[in-house]
Amino acid sequence: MRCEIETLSHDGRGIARQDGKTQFVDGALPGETVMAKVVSSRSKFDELRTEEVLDAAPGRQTPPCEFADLCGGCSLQHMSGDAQIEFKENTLREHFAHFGGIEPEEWIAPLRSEESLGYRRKARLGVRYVKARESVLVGFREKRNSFLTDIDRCVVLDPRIGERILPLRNMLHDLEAYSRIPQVEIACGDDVAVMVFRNMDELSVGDREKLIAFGQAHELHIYLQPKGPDTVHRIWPESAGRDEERLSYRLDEFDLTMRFHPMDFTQVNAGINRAMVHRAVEWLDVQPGERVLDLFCGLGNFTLPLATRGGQVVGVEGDETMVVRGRENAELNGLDNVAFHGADLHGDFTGQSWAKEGFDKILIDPPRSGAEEICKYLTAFGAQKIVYVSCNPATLARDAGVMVRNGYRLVRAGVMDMFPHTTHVESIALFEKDSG
Ligand SMILES: C[S@@+](CC[C@H](N)C(=O)[O-])C[C@H]1O[C@@H](n2cnc3c(N)ncnc32)[C@H](O)[C@@H]1O
Ligand code: SF4
Repeated sequence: MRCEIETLSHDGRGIARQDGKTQFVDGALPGETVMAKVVSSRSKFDELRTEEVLDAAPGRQTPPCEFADLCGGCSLQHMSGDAQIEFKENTLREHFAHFGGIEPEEWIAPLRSEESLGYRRKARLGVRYVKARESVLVGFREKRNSFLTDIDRCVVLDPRIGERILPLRNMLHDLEAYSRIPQVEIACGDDVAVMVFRNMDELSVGDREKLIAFGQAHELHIYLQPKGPDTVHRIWPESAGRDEERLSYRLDEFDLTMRFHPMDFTQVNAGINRAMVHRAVEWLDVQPGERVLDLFCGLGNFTLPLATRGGQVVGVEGDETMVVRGRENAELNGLDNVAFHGADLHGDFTGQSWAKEGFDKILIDPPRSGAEEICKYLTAFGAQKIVYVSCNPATLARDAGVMVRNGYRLVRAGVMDMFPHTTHVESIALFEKDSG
């Protein structure tokens, strides 16, 4: 069927209309005329897949990945980098208007890196044995279904992992335990790339040797995670007793080394993370003697850079292992003007000692659900400037509305291309206390 694409949905599909019914067309861009096939039909809308582009939009490009049509890991590969950024900026703008009823005083240029491939340092890869093909698949689900895509490399993953998908599949196919591995977690630091094989408690000697040989051959560190407990242990390189060697990334501008464990939360894109931390620290402009709060601080990704600017910095985080990690990182980097506290920031934390004092500057980087409740309390801290880092424009916009109603101005905002080729929108916003 012929479709004239009018606009783009927030999940990156072209939107067309036929006889009053909305059509979501995968792989089509606004302004394009495409031939598309219906893949599902509902009473209010149809879902279609582009089969042929009759009239291409200027923002179209040939996907850098040969599996992009099928694989659900990326949905914007057919858009140029500029078109992707424009889509993300429009998404943020529409969310601010729709959920928050606000607009920033200034839109700032997006944070981008020149290289949009090979960026992804954290991922969970699915593993499935497909009997009919006598093959083990490793990767991401297909678009809009639960089958794994048949890929042999992945160009958005860090190449230390992305270029090893085929050998990984072959190795897994060779294991006695191939049917028991539902997932492989990957985590990359600056110097070391790790694969964590989950669900691997009763491993035969032969399988263990194969995993080790794979790690050796591909310069990967190999960890196992048994079913149940949330701990991992390294089998390659063999560790002498305690696992002393951790993954790490550098924040050179601040002369910091951040250490982490393979299962810890870390920002996926090292280059954009460095630029994002730079921007947040610059915007908050911490002065000696000021009190600074970093909410949802994780392992201290913003806390420690902020602490290098002087002042007293308090990091608060819900996951106790991350609180420990934050303290370890502060010690490792010789910073003694930082304190880390554990707290459920979606619950009532007002009774905690750290919450009883005021703060001059606040950084907040919540999970997708945002921080609506906390934003109501934030005003009580009396901060002059608040930087909000967000992975979900809908909750950022909603929370920004709360801040604006509570006496803050949304001074500036913009997107950061943390996840090129996907529809994930990472944003940063600066709020300042309204002095008027
Ligand atoms: C988007 S991450 C940001 C981490 C850190 N700022 C960074 O840049 O690496 C969100 C963090 O919020 C924490 N978190 C999630 N829910 C929480 C809650 N209810 N209370 C406190 N922390 C929470 C997670 O453990 C995670 O570390
Ligand atoms: S996730 Fe990897 S394999 Fe899937 S479309 Fe993106 S680049 Fe290709």
